[in-house]
Amino acid sequence: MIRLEQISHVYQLGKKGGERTVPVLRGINLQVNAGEIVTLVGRSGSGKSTLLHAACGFIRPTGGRVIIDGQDTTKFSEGDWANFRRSRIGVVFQSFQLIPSMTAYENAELPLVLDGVGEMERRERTLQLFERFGLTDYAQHYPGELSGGQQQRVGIARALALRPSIVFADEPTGSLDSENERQFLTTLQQLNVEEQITFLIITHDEHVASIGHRTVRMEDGLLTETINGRQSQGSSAIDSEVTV
Ligand SMILES: Nc1ncnc2c1ncn2[C@@H]1O[C@H](COP(=O)(O)OP(=O)(O)OP(=O)(O)O)[C@@H](O)[C@H]1O
Repeated sequence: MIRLEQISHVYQLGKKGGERTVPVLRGINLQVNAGEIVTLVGRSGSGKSTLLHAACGFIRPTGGRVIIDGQDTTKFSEGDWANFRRSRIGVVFQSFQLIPSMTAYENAELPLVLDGVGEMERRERTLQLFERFGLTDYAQHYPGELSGGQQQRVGIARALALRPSIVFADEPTGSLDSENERQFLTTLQQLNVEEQITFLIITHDEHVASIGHRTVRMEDGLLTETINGRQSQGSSAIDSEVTV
């Protein structure tokens, strides 16, 4: 479960980091229950990525607390965050962020290498993910030799390699055509139902937003909520709360 409590964030601009301040988040409260898919929408510049980055520890919010699976991350060092992310969080980006000089297989396997997983197990897990995502024939291709949809699937295979219980995704279908988007959303819903993975997904696309059990909208640094009417496997959407 992800619990964001009174999250605020102010960026400091200027050479010395303080010549101008940009307040972006103004006391956000959001709970995402285990096994839920929550989609986050809002106009460009409203602070969605900033909130996601705070939730997964890429930035330290100016105020508030991020509590994940009962652990208050407020006092985490960067090293603590990195270990914590490795053990339970996967992140998927719009731009895929694959390493161009590594094959699809090497890209997806990388988190396992960094985590010290043995070669046999790395191979088994990576090939299983490639089979699941229809990538088996493309394992030895470099990112530049793959379509956008294939690259996105390598990105999600990499995000899932360490078997996270939570996946954060920032515009995951932004670079996909409608067929690849449809396939990606089906996979995501399967992972949610079969493996109870919790998702928090930023999107501009109404279709993507509609796969969430709930959609929250960011406006002026605060959230409003819509219930989409699908119940999650994990727990009732009614248990979840957004305070505006
Ligand atoms: N590193 C930064 N330093 C200063 N200001 C920033 C920084 N990152 C983002 N901002 C500003 O914070 C505001 C929110 O940005 P953010 O990327 O969170 O919005 P968003 O809702 O994700 O936008 P989009 O939908 O266009 O991706 C914007 O005004 C942006 O210019």
